[in-house]
Amino acid sequence: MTRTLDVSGLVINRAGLPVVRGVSLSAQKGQISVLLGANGAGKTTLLEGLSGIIPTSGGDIALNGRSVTAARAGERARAGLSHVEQGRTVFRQLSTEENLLVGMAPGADLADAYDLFPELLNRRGVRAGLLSGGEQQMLVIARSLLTRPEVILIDEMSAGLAPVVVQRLMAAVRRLADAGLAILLVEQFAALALRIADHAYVMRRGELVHDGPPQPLLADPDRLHHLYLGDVQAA
Ligand SMILES: Nc1ncnc2c1ncn2[C@@H]1O[C@H](COP(=O)(O)OP(=O)(O)OP(=O)(O)O)[C@@H](O)[C@H]1O
Repeated sequence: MTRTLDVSGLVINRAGLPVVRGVSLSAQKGQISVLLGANGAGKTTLLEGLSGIIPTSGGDIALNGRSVTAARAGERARAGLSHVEQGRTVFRQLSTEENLLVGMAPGADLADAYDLFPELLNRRGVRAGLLSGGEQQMLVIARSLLTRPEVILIDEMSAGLAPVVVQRLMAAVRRLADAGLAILLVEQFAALALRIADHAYVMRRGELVHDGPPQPLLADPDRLHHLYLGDVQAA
């Protein structure tokens, strides 16, 4: 079976230093792959390299079996790759609905956004800058959906949000996967993310140190902790 997103041996340098060092991973239709790791492990850099925001120095990125490594960000987006960046980047002066309409793909249906997040319906006329953090996060995920992607890369959607809101977002992301999207989710709330995930990766210092099912990590927090930090004495 062709994986929707297939990454092999990816290398990304930042300020001349290798920050992503030979990472191979995939995201499959109907599945959530969670990418965990300590601060500075290289997760955000990896997502930025995948969507084409920053250049990569080695390896290959394929979408539905076709290499997009040489393609620019816009071309990757048109090929079905959407990136929900860290920081909830809404157009603050535009209304919620105007934010959804910006960049909507031909054939996309606004109703799908409100179906995923009915919370946004009552807020459709409100300036996005006035929405709560949770509502803004819903808005950027819904906006991504309206580009009609096949893969969504989601970076730290839970940062700074109340647990009840995080659970709401997690449920929505699960729903997107169940509807057939491939999701690669970078997350600090490891336990919550592992509970909705189909596959788990852990990254440490630019390399993957776990590639497998989420259950063993959920069942053994010490192991997860060790994967994050490595052998501290040997470091
Ligand atoms: N623009 C940049 N220029 C130089 N180095 C950078 C830049 N952005 C990130 N780095 C470095 O790359 C490494 C990986 O950072 P990155 O933000 O990808 O990690 P992360 O796993 O996403 O961490 P966090 O959870 O803190 O966001 C860090 O050492 C960081 O200092």
